[in-house]
Amino acid sequence: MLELSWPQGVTLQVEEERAALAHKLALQTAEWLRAALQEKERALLVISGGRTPVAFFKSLAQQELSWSKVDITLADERWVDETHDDSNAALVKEFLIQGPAAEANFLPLKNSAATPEEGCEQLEARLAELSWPIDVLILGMGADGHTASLFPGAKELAHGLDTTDKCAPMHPVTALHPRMTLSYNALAAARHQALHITGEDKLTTLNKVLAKLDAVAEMPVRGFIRPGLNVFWSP
Ligand SMILES: O=C(O)[C@H](O)[C@@H](O)[C@H](O)[C@H](O)COP(=O)(O)O
Repeated sequence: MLELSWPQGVTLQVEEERAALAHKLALQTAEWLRAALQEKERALLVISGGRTPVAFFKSLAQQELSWSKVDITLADERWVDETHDDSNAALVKEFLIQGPAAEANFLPLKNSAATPEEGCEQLEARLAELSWPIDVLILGMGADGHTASLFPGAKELAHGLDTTDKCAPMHPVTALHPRMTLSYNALAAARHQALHITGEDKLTTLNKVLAKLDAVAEMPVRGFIRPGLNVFWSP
């Protein structure tokens, strides 16, 4: 049941079926990208990894738009090779950079450096070539209130929330693998922002998030619960 105390200016879209929700989010994302391309030569789409977005990626890949003018990157990445099952880049290539969307330019966050700390400078230079601010940002959320790889309890969280750099290394204590995340400031400046979540457990998390919106370091997703956010949820 939806029993949320809903902040003003945050919209909630609910679908009974996860596939229908993913499709709705894909249609909305395509519309936002088309609108961005009316104003800019290139549009910037930032997506999340994890398990939730697969159906969304499949549906978005089929949308007709000028994909050759779209740059895509990730909100965060696990610092593993693309051959690893946990690689978000591999997931994006398998499910999103397909069909019409194969024309898009995808910039992975992971590079050949051994650690995210060592890879940061090179990545920052690659990211600087993109057309900021982000036009469309699709976030996920974990049970601990992390979003992107802004993890509660990570020693680098304060830096990730504060830096004006585009990327930040992160060593979560509650999840596997060192990570690279886009910084809060880079993400939060996105023109259109959506939070894509499914399942009753994530609704329970969202209730905790909404109950104490000022405690961002405890649950970093709180930093995104602001007017203009579009929450997409299905059971
Ligand atoms: O790489 C990642 O882990 C993410 O981008 C992360 O922020 C994700 O969105 C949440 O952890 C939800 O993950 P699920 O969709 O797997 O629940």
